[in-house]
This record gives sequence, C-alpha cells and structure tokens, in this order.
Amino acid sequence: MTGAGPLLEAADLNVWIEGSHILQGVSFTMPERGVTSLLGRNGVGKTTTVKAVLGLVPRAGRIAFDGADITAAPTHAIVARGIGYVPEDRGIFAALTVAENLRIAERRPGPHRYDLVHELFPELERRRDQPAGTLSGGQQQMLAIGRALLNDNRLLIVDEPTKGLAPRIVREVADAVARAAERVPVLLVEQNLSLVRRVAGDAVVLDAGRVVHTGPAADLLDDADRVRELLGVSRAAAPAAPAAATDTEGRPTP
Ligand SMILES: Nc1ncnc2c1ncn2[C@@H]1O[C@H](COP(=O)(O)OP(=O)(O)OP(=O)(O)O)[C@@H](O)[C@H]1O
Repeated sequence: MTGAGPLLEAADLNVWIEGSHILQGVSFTMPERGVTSLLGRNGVGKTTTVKAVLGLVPRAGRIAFDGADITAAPTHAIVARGIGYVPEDRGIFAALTVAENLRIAERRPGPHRYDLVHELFPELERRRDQPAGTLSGGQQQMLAIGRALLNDNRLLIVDEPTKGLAPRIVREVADAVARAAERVPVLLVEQNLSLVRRVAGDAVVLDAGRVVHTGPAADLLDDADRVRELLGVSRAAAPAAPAAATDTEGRPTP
C-alpha cells in the first residue's frame, strides 16, 4: 500500500449491457483493511460492479487501485497489480485435484503463498490429492479462496460465496472469508446478512444500478427498517440459503 488513501476507488461507473443501462454512476471507496460488503437485492448490479472493476465488462468512469488509475488497463494487468477474483461459480476444475487446482492458479512471477494457504486452510493440504469435484461446497469455496490467496494479492474480490449452500456450510464459508480477510482486504458480494454481520466492516448497498447507502455494516444491520427498505428483507428472515441446493455434505446438486 502506497499511502493513506482508499485501497480501491470507483467513481461514476456506468455500464450498458445490450442497450440496458445497468450501472448508473456507481461510486464507492474501499479501505485498505477488512471486509467491505457489496449488498443489494437480486439483479441490482453487484456482479456487474465487480466485473467493471476488473475490466470484464466495458465501462465508463474511473477506477483507482492503490492510488493508481487502472481504468484503461486490461484485465490481466489489473489482476497482476494484485487483485484476486473468486467468481460466483468458484471457477475450480472438478476433475483436477486440490493440488492441481492450486498449481494452475499460480500467477507468474511468484511468490506463491502455499505457506499462507495451508496455514489458513490446512484441510486443503490434507486433501491435496482429492478431486475438487468431490469436495463439499464449503471446501470448494475454501479452495477457490485459497487459489486467490496463493498469489501475492492486496485485494480479494469474492462474489456470493454462500450462494446455494446449506446453512451449516455457510458457517464454514464465513470462517474461510474471515480468515482470508485477516491477511488481505476483501470486497465481498453477499446476500447472506448473517455472514455480512460476522465479517464485514463496511457496507455499500446498490439498488437499480446506483449506490444508495454506504457506512459501517453493523450500523446498517442494526437498523431493521433500513435493511427492509434497502434490501427488502428483515434481518431475521435473511440468512437461510435453500438447503435443497446442496446434498448433505454440502456438495452442490445439479
Ligand atoms: N450479460 C448480460 N446480458 C444481459 N443482461 C445482463 C447481463 N449481465 C447482467 N445483466 C443484467 O444486469 C442486471 C444486473 O446484474 P448483476 O448480475 O450485476 O446483478 P446482481 O446484483 O449481481 O444480482 P444477483 O444477486 O442476482 O447475482 C440484471 O438485470 C441482469 O439481468
């Protein structure tokens, strides 16, 4: 980190997809520590926002990372600056082993932080020869986060890590995110508010392609009316992901 400014700064991001104005001037900053949670109802533009940061969709506006303007940089150059991305579908290779999944995530040049990955997630070392497709949903998420931690990243972007996971597995994933965030700041797209409460310091809420709230996550979550207004859920009703989406071991079902 070069200075006291924000780690990530998005200013007036606009994205059009197939003629639809999806992001309509999204601006937010993210501090250099902890978890910043990107919240909002389905379809409000959370994934599009992280794709815009990464240069995965054409966008207008300005993005600065660690003080440098990365707006015009291609995705590979943005990632090489130290941004690890864990997409919603996790992006792991089911037929490859845990060790192989880590190996092919190595970005050149190193260093490759196997020490950190195995310290935070010892289970990945124990299961190194296991095909990733046979891991539980929570273990797969650990592997996906481990892949992002393997490289010397200064920011992790993790998109809906608990989507489709049973509540028991959600707790494992919350642990994994919290452990990762002790080392590397995390921008977390998440709808599970119990996980957000557990890990997030700051919250940025989107609605219809605009930022409608920023501030400490705990303040927002303590305000039931505001949560209902912005997220359309009561906090008590929020967390439970549908158990039917995973089998009893937390493996995703088709
Ligand atoms: N490739 C695409 N083609 C057409 N429309 C798209 C595309 N990608 C996103 N959209 C639309 O853009 C809007 C925002 O989508 P986005 O995935 O960013 O929302 P989100 O907040 O991440 O939602 P969710 O929580 O459901 O993942 C949605 O209306 C979506 O249908």
